Amino acid sequence: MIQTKDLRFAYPNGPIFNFPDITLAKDEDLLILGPSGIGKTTLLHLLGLLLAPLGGNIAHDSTDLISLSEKEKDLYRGQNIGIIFQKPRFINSLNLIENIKAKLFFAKEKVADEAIEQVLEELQIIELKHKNVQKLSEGQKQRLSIAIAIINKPILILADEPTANLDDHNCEKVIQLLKETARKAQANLVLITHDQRVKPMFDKTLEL
Ligand SMILES: Nc1ncnc2c1ncn2[C@@H]1O[C@H](COP(=O)(O)OP(=O)(O)OP(=O)(O)O)[C@@H](O)[C@H]1O
Repeated sequence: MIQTKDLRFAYPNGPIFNFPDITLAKDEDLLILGPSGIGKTTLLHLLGLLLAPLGGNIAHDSTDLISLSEKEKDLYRGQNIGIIFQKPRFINSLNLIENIKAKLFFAKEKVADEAIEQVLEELQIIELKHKNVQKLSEGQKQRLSIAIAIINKPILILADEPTANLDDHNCEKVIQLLKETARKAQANLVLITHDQRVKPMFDKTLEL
C-alpha cells in the first residue's frame, strides 16, 4: 500500500503547495490531472523521492520514506520506484541493453540477461537491443524508458505526461501498455497528465 499524508512543498520564493492525501491499495492505479502549473510534476517528484517535502509523510506499506537519508532514498528509488520522465534520460553513448544494465548497476540490482531480453521482447524493441539510443525514434525511446523503469520489478511506476504529443490511437496504446506492464510487475501506476483523453482509461483520478 502507498500512502501520503499532508504533503507540503515550496520552491524557493514560491507559493506553498498543499497536496491532497493519496492512498493506493495493491494493484491500484491513479491518474493525477490538473491544469499547467498546478503542481503535478512536483507531486510526482515528491512521490519519486526526487524532491523532499516541507512537511508530511510518504509510506510504502509500513516503511516511512521521508525519514530515510538521501543515500537511502537513492537506493530505495533505484530498487522500488520506476520513473518514466516526460523527456527520456539515457546514457547517449550506450545501446539499449547497456542503458538497462547501467540502471541496474546504480540500483545495485541483478537481473538475468534472459529476463532483460524478455522485457525488451514484451515491449517490442528486442530487435533494437544493440542499437545506440540516439538512433531510436520517439516511440522507441518511450518504450525503452518503460523497460528501464520496470526492469527490476518496482512496486511503484511513475509516469510524467507519457501521452503528450501522441495521436488518439497511440495515446490509448501507451496507456494500455503502461497498465499491462504495471499489472505484470504487480506495481501501482501513478500517471500525471493534463490530457483529458486519458481520464476514461482510469478508475481512480485525482484532480489538482
Ligand atoms: N525548480 C523550480 N523552481 C521554482 N519554481 C518551480 C520549479 N519547478 C516548477 N516550478 C513552479 O512550480 C509550479 C508547479 O510546477 P509543476 O511543474 O509541478 O506543474 P505542472 O502541473 O506539472 O505543470 P505542467 O502541466 O505545465 O507540466 C509552476 O508554477 C512552476 O513554474
